[in-house]
Amino acid sequence: MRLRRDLAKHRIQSISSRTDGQMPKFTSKAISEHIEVPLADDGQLETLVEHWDAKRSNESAGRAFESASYVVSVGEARDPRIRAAQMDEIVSLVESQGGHVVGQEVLHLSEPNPRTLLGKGTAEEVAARARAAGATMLVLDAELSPSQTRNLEDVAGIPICDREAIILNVFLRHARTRRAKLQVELAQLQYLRPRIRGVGLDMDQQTGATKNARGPGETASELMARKLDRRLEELQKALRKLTVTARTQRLQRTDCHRIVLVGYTNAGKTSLMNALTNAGLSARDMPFETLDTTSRCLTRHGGDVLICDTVGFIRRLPERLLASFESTLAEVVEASLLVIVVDTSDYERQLQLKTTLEILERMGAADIPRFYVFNKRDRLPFVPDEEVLERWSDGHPHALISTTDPNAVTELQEALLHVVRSHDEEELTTFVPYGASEVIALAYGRCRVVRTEPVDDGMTMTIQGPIAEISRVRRLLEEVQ
Ligand SMILES: Nc1nc2c(ncn2[C@@H]2O[C@H](COP(=O)(O)OP(=O)(O)OP(=O)(O)O)[C@@H](O)[C@H]2O)c(=O)[nH]1
Ligand SMILES: [Mg+2]
Repeated sequence: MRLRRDLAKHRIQSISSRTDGQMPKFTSKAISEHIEVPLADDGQLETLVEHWDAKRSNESAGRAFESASYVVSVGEARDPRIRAAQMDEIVSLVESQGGHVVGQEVLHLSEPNPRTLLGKGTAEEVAARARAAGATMLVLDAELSPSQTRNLEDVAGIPICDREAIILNVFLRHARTRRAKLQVELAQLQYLRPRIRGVGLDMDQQTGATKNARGPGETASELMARKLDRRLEELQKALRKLTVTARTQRLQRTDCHRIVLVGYTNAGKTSLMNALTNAGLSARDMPFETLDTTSRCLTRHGGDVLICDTVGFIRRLPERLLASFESTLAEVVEASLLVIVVDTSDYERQLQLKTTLEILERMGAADIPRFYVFNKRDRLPFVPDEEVLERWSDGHPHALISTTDPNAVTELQEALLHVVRSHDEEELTTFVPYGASEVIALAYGRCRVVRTEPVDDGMTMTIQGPIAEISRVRRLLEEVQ
């Protein structure tokens, strides 16, 4: 029973752990409140649950989630380089949430065990290796159901953390804006909700009537479920409000073209945003550095083109994160042009691109015009030729750049402006008689005249502009001719 209770406690800590040795400071806001959710027989539940409603500042978010982690990549990939890249990815995720990796291994499963994923024998062996390496936590790069986690912990005797919990922890650490914090907390509570029973069988002891809010006969886990549900409702309400505000702000700028940077996490989206607009945003070599969107004008002195940086994607992105980030990702669906940023130097470039395209498809953004930016050219041992780039970008416009190369960035900026404008612009080459002053005024006033050539009684003009304005030019010309 002691072990079960320790495991249960650790499982919650594995979602959001702190090891500062002090009693946790509970807040009304973050999931970190659930860090040390006590077991019923600790007799502290009411006291601690009361803190959930207290309005306190969120001090624990962003703290180190230190734990000595033994990382197990449960892979199907045969290629050792892909296996290595996938291992690097999960290790980097664990480190990004403050974990300290003390050992790692790749495990091949001939058949996943429905109860424990790994099977009893394998689980015991892996746990023994983890303990020998000094681990206090076993991280599995796999999705585990709540019951699989519970069963596996019982068999292995060591706290288990799955891929989703790790990604959620990274998101929690990096959430800075109010919207990002709400979205992450929503996803975390949804992850935690079906795992409440796992907090400990002890929790399901009926407690009888006590001095506080708990109803007669309500078990500790029922009470916690009720508290979580209330908090979930609060979060959803707050997010709905923010979504409406964000939508209103976007609607106020409907006359702008929107370029949205998307791509795998760590591809260089924010670095590109900074290089194009001097935005001064934080770009670091770690997954999910950016969690909220930031927009800037791509043209100087205001102008008609906005560019927007977004949260990165990842292989097997938890569905609930995608769902809870709906409000942030609304920018993507409403883009006039998606700039897909790819870390060309990454061995998993193709898989990362495939993941990005699949997520865009899931979001309903597959038909938006796109531009591929093959980034980190400086890291490539060879420069791919145009034919290769054409193939990689499936015939869409593209550029191979380094965000650190100012000339390449300037050229890219011009190309992006041209492409985004050309999607709802048209070019017309036509004869304009000298007397058609209205047409000439419209061409110079509302469009761009790119070429003129004098001919008898008038000139041949090449005009570029919004489709609606070019149609007006055509109509006026028909009237004067
Ligand atoms: N060598 C090299 N490094 C680059 C280049 N562009 C970006 N980086 C580095 O790549 C890392 C990730 O860059 P970010 O701009 O934060 O990537 P991101 O796509 O915004 O990542 P997330 O916000 O986590 O999704 C940082 O360490 C950058 O300095 C480049 O052209 N060359
Ligand atoms: Mg970023």
